[in-house]
Formats: sequence, structure tokens, C-alpha cells
Amino acid sequence: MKTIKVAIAGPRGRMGKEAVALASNEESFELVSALDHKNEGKNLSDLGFTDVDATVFTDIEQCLIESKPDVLIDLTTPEVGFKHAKTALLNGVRPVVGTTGFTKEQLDELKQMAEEKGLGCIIAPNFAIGAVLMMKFSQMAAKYFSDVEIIEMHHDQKLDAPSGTAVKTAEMINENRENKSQGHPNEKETMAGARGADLDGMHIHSVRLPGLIAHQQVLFGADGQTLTIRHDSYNRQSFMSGVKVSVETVMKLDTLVYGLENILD
Ligand SMILES: NC(=O)C1=CN([C@@H]2O[C@H](COP(=O)(O)OP(=O)(O)OC[C@H]3O[C@@H](n4cnc5c(N)ncnc54)[C@H](OP(=O)(O)O)[C@@H]3O)[C@@H](O)[C@H]2O)C=CC1
Ligand SMILES: O=C(O)C1=N[C@H](C(=O)O)C[C@H](O)C1
Repeated sequence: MKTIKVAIAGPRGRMGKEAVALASNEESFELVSALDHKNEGKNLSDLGFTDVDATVFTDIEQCLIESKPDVLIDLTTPEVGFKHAKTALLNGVRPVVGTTGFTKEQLDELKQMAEEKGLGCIIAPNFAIGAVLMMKFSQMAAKYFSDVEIIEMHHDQKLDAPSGTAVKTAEMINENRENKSQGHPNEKETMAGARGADLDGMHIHSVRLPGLIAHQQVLFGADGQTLTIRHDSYNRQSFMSGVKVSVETVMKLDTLVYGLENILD
């Protein structure tokens, strides 16, 4: 099997560190570079990564042109991640994006660009297989339960709310859910935000606490019964098998795929 050359944006981050370990330990991957906004010209080995040899770039074009990756894994922030994905596609490099918080317009723009370039691009709000199943099971349940609220719970260093997973879950539920506004028609928030975010009448509540990693509960209610579908990531290793399969699959695609559920058998 041909080795896939990988660059990682955000290598010092919580997810980036795990992705560096994956890319340097996986036999079929070669970690060729890292993209940071600090540490220009250093090597990851200077930054505490033992037995890892990859140059750190702060300029994305220089990174892509000099290190020639096949795939750019992005695990940064929404603003930066969008720019990275765009620049990767323009330079013939396939993005695998775990960064969340992209707008619908940004996703559409990247989809159009990937199609024009005939390049694969994977945007996965959640790489954990259990989370993907939670979303799929919720989508199935929505056919029978049209009243649903999503509670997502994350560590308190998370920048975006609601989480990318919660938004994707709501979008998938929407494909099967009868269109309706939930709660009492005259309900009033006596404190702003009490009912959470509203996506087509569905409510999403975001909890941020130290001690948490990534957790989500999807609650369905009907007369005399509730159904709860819950997923918990207790470490960031839980996301890495999804990153691996995304890097392998993106090499075979010529368009953008949004969501890991679309590439898993
Ligand atoms: N799809 C999935 O399964 C998952 C997705 N995520 C998402 O991944 C993203 C990263 O999460 P997490 O690792 O927890 O966040 P961190 O804050 O730990 O990591 C982000 C990293 O990006 C770096 N960074 C900031 N700007 C740039 C830039 N211009 N170029 C390169 N690197 C930059 C930051 O550096 P500095 O700290 O110096 O600013 C930091 O090291 C988030 O959007 C999160 O929602 C997280 C977990 C799972
Ligand atoms: O920031 C995180 O940590 C996570 N972000 C993703 C999201 O926004 O859904 C995936 C996972 O929930 C962890």
C-alpha cells in the first residue's frame, strides 16, 4: 500500500497531539510536516514530541509546497480551519477537518471548491464511532418521536457552542422529524437562553465544565415515555480510529463529505 503523506495543523493542541501520535505510529502514514502559528522552522522533536521528525511551518502555502503532503489534517479553530481547508484544496491537498464551528456557507464553499478541483475533502464534526452511532440512532428515533432536545457537555476550554456534533445531530434528526415547534406556544424565557439554542424548533443545550471531555445526550419524549441516547468520549484517543479511516478514505474521494457516517460501511 502506498504511504500517505500527512501534515497536521494544530499539532500542540489536545487533538493535534493525538493526531501526531497516530500519523507517526501508523505504518501506512508518513508525517511530513506540522502547521502551527508559533515555532516557525522548529521540528516537532524540539516541542516535546519524542521520536517524531517533522518540520513546523507557520505559513500554510510554504508548508504545503515544501513538504508536499497528500492530506492536511486540521484540528485548530473555526476561522483558521476554514482558511486551511481552502488553501489545501487550492494547492491540490486533500483536507481532513475535525475542527468544528464552520457555517453552512463555509461548508458550501468548500464543497464547491472540492468539486471544481476533483479532490476529496472530509469534514467530520465527530470522529468517534460511538458518536456517529448516537447520531444515526437519533435520526432513526426521530421518525417516531418528533419532540427532542439535545444536551451536549464538553470541557470548559471549548471555543464553539453548540458543538459541531450537536449541530450535525440536529441536522440528521431533521431529515426524519416532523416539522414542529416544541414546548408550550406561549412559553417565555424569564432568563435569556434558558431554553437553549433553537434549530428548527429543536432545542440544544450546551454545558461547559472542567472534568468533562465530550458527551452528548439526545432526549426524545412522547406521551408516557422518554428515550435517551447518550455517547461519552472519556479520552481523545476515542477519535483516532475515525481520523485514520478519514485519511485513508479521502484519498479515494473526488468531492466533499460532511460527516463520518457517510464513509463508514
Ligand atoms: N471532529 C472531532 O472528532 C473532534 C473535533 N474537535 C475540534 O477540534 C478543534 C481543536 O480542538 P482541541 O484540540 O480541543 O483544541 P486546542 O485548543 O487544544 O488545539 C487547537 C490548536 O490549534 C492551534 N492553532 C491556533 N491557531 C492556529 C493557526 N493559525 N495555525 C495552526 N495552529 C493554530 C492552537 O495553538 P495555541 O493554543 O497556541 O493558540 C492549539 O494548539 C476544535 O474545533 C474542536 O471542536 C475536538 C475533538 C474531537
Ligand atoms: O471540542 C471538543 O472537544 C469536541 N469537539 C467536537 C464537537 O464540537 O462536536 C467533537 C467532540 O464533541 C469534541
